[in-house]
Amino acid sequence: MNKIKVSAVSYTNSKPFVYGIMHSGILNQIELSLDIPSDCAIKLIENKVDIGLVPVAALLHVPDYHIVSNYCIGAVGAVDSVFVFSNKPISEIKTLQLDAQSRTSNNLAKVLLKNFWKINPEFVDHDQADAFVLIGDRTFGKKEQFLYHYDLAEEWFNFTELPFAFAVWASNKPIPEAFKLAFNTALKLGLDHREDVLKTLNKVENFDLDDYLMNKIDFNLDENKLKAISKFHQLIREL
Ligand SMILES: C=C(O[C@@H]1C=C(C(=O)O)C=C[C@H]1O)C(=O)O
Repeated sequence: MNKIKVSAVSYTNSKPFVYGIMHSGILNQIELSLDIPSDCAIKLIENKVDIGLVPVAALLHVPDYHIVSNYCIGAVGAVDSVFVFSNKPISEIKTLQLDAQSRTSNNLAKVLLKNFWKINPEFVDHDQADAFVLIGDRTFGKKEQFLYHYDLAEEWFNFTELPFAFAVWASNKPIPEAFKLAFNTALKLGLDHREDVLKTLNKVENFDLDDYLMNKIDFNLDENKLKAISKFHQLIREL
C-alpha cells in the first residue's frame, strides 16, 4: 500500500502529536514531514500531501477538504504564542507587518482589526512597521520586549466569546476509516504523554513551556471550536 503523506507543523505546539505518531505502529503507514504552517497549507492545497495539520484559514483554498481528527491546535482565551507586538497601543497603529509563516493568524489579525478594534492599518512588507504579527516558537519569551502585546486568541475570545482553532488535521481526499481511527489513537497517545514530551524540550527563558503544552494550547476540536472556524471563515470572506 502507498504510504499516506502527512505534513505536521514543526513548532513546539505540535510536538505531542509528532511524539504520538513516532511512538505508534502507524508510523510505517505514513510519510511524515514537519513544516512551517504556510508550507503545510501549500502542500495540502497543491496535493503534495494527503493530510496536513493545516491552518484553518487555508481550508478556504482546499476544494474538497475533510476534517480527519477531533484534535487541533486551539485555545480557549490566551494561547501565548500568537501575538501582535507593538510599541504603540493598537488604536494608534498605522502600519502592520504580517508573519510569512502564518495563514490563520494573519487573517485573524485582519478580522480583529476590522471588526473588533475597528481600525484600518496598511499592511506592509518591511520591518519598520508600527506593529507586527508573530506566531509559534519565535514568540516565546518576547512579550516583555514590547510596550504592547495582543494575544490574538484572547482578543478573539473578547470579540466572540468563543474559543479558537488555529490548525486542524484535514485531508484533501477521502481517507479510509481504519487509517483515521489509528491516526487519532496515535495523536491521543501523544497528548497523553505530554509530560514525557516536556522532558525532551530545552528550557526557554521567560516562557513556561509546561503551562503552554498542558493548559494554553487546547487540543480538542469540540463543537464551539467548529463554530468558531465557521464564523472565522465567514469573516475572512467579508474582508
Ligand atoms: C498557536 C499557534 O498556532 C498556529 C498558527 C498557525 C497560523 O497562524 O497559520 C498555524 C498553525 C499553528 O501552529 C502558533 O503557531 O503559535
